[in-house]
Amino acid sequence: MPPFLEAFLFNKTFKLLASLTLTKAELRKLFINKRKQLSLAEYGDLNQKLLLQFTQLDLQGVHCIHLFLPIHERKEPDTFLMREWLSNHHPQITQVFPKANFADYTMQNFADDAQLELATNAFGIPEPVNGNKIETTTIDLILIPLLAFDLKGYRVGYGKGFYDRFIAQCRPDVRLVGISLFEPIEVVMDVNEFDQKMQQCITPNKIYIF
Ligand SMILES: Nc1nc2c(c(=O)[nH]1)N(C=O)[C@@H](CNc1ccc(C(=O)N[C@@H](CCC(=O)O)C(=O)O)cc1)CN2
Ligand SMILES: Nc1ncnc2c1ncn2[C@@H]1O[C@H](COP(=O)(O)OP(=O)(O)OP(=O)(O)O)[C@@H](O)[C@H]1O
Repeated sequence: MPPFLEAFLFNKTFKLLASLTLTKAELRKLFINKRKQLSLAEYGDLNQKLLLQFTQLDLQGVHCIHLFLPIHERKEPDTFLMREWLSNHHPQITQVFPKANFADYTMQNFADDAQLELATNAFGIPEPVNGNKIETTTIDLILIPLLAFDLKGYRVGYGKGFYDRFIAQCRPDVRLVGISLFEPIEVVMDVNEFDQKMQQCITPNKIYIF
């Protein structure tokens, strides 16, 4: 099939499916595919737009921000751009990066300071291997990786519950801000008792407030 026809059909099918009520598992597949379909130029363009939206986020009262570092092969939002922007424009804000433990699906968190050493793990995630650990209760805002999200502020991740568990350990007033290359779907069907709604979600077009 010619590539333009394949892309056309993919887009048509995607729009149709995304307008239905799907489960997290179905949404995961759909959005992983949608990322794969992005050309490197489109991915780069979306990342620039995400950065621009991120710069509009109200950071008043935020002293400590938690952000994941991107798996480039999976075309995750390039949070290295936000790290750079934050360190230039808000050097007083402490940035914190997670290190995932796949044995129990928990995360430890490390400050972005002179002692921080990063290395790419087996899943392609740039992660701290050395540095200063940060207590979860010092974190004011968490930037959350998403595969998909809905208009109410519910999210779909890779499905291991890393963020659900992590958020449960944070202060109850911690701000949850998603970051997504794509726009929201109507509704995530199978929301469970561990799912916490985000307050905001950044996309290349706008910041959603829930
Ligand atoms: N950049 C980034 N860092 C992050 C996350 C993320 O989504 N993005 N996480 C957000 O939670 C945690 C890591 N979560 C992950 C969950 C699954 C897989 C993964 O590759 N899963 C395989 C299946 C592996 C298995 O079953 O053992 C797969 O999807 O093919 C990777 C990371 C913590 N750090
Ligand atoms: N606080 C918790 N304690 C124990 N298990 C949890 C907790 N939070 C979530 N889980 C489990 O983790 C899994 C998360 O699956 P879910 O489909 O909600 O993933 P997700 O929203 O894509 O999550 P994430 O992005 O956090 O990986 C579920 O099996 C859930 O029961």
